Amino acid sequence: MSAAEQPGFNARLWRRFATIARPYWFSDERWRARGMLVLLVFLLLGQTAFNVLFNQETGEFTSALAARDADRFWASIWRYTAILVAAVPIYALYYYVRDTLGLRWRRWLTDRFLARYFHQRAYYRLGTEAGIDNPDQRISEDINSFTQQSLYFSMIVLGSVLQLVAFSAVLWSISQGLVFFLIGYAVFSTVFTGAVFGKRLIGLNFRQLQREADFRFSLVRVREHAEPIAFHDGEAREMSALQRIFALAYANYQQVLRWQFGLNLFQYAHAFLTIVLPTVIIAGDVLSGRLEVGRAIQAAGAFAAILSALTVIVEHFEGLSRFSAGVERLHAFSQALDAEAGTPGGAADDAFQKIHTLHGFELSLERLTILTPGREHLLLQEVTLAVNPGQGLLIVGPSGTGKSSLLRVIAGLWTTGSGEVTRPAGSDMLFMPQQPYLPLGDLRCQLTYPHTERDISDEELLQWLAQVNLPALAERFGGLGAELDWQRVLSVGEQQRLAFARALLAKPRYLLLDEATSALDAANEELLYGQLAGLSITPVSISHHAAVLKHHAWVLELPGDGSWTLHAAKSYRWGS
Ligand SMILES: Nc1ncnc2c1ncn2[C@@H]1O[C@H](COP(=O)(O)OP(=O)(O)OP(=O)(O)O)[C@@H](O)[C@H]1O
Repeated sequence: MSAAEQPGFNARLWRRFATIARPYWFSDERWRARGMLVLLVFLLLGQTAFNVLFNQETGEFTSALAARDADRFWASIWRYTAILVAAVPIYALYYYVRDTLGLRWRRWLTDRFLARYFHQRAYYRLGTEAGIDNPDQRISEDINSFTQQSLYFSMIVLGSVLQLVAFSAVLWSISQGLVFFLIGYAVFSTVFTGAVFGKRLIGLNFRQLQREADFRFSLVRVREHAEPIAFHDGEAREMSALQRIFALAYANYQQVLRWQFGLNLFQYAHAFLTIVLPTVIIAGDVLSGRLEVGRAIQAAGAFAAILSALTVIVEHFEGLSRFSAGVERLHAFSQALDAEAGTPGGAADDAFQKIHTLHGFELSLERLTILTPGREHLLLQEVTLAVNPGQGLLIVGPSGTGKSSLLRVIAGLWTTGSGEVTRPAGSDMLFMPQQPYLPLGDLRCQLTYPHTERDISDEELLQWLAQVNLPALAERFGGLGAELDWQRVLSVGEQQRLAFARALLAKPRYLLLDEATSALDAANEELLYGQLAGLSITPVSISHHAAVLKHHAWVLELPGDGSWTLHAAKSYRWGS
């Protein structure tokens, strides 16, 4: 748990809540949102009014029964029925409006968080730099519970105030002593709950959310890496790792349960005393005949209503503590996203010198020095070179010397270091990693990603597949519209060829290949590389295959100590 995420039930929490909640009510959806909120308040008023009427009639027919007065009893029952017919739709509509508003709010907030998550590649940097665990859970579950619970608790608080006002008059008219007792009792219960259970339960719930998310994430990892795990016979190790992570969630939840047990002891004692206390206090008046039995019932109802209004925090403490934990998580996430947005190279880069990226027609590097994101290691020092169109560059060197890092810098993913990168903008430059990314979707989408909206004929797509030696792929899987888990059903070599077809179709001026043909046999690799020149695509490759040398004009050699050497490919002796 980071310092920014320390939970607590205090003014800071309310400020954080307001920061997240406020923008929706001033957004372009504000009028609809405010309209629904006003409707909700009216429905709540209606509910409270009906609660008072129900309470009145319950007292009335009880008194009629006690007085053995049949006419009075049936008149009261008819009134009760009429109230019921009017009240039921109001109650049902209240929940419908509340949850619809919650859902709309969730959609708005989710869109907003998603936009910020993808802005300036915050999703890429957040994991490593900002110490934000499980952003997926924060976007899916934390936002959902935030919007639903905000409305739920706001309405509960408002309902409590209305209830307080509505029933205070009733109770005051029956017994003033009862009112004074009630206030003292409510104050005691709230202070006691806050002091004893407050901070502890919020902290525990905060940790619980984190641990549940860790557990789910670990399960997703197993699903995603099922095959390598199976090859390693890694089941026992995976299972014990999962059990260990679950044990943390379990142990924390045990503590939550222990504290909830204490809270429940208090809450139930509180609830049962609420039934009997008012009757005990006014029993004297009823027994001496000063008060009708029905009035005593009415007083008990009013007492319970006011007490639940006054002790709203006590009653909903468990839910409130979970809600507070969610607010803290969402706020920390929001802050991290803001920090990323304010510093294009990532929050951690802010105070340091950075690599600058300029857009130009050609790719060139000017006194480029690269450090790892945490600035622990110097990978490359003062590289200056230009990659002219048609004169591909091959980057070679032992493992871990910074070859992929150089591509990350050219792509703008890393900015730690100094110097300048000039590169073509947008789709004139394309990157191909060793493990291709195959998004969810059909085969057409694999070929056109990320510009899947482009209108390209099936014939053309099939032709590109044929160009990369996958002529029967579409037919084999049921056509270009087939949706499969492509990562699973295709061999790595087929995936690399499919990704290559995507690159050929996009026709960038520069194609950056990070061992993108590593899984291919020599003939297929030659077939793919051989097509680049004809399409005027200049490759910048990282490869350990000597055969690709002839498709490049220059070789950049990185020995691993930060130095570099540029050789003409023609005179370069591989492995010397
Ligand atoms: N996010 C990161 N944070 C810190 N260090 C990193 C990070 N990513 C990579 N490195 C380190 O930077 C160095 C260069 O990594 P890079 O991936 O560029 O190597 P490479 O030359 O492409 O290696 P290979 O041929 O094995 O793919 C490595 O020592 C690596 O551990």
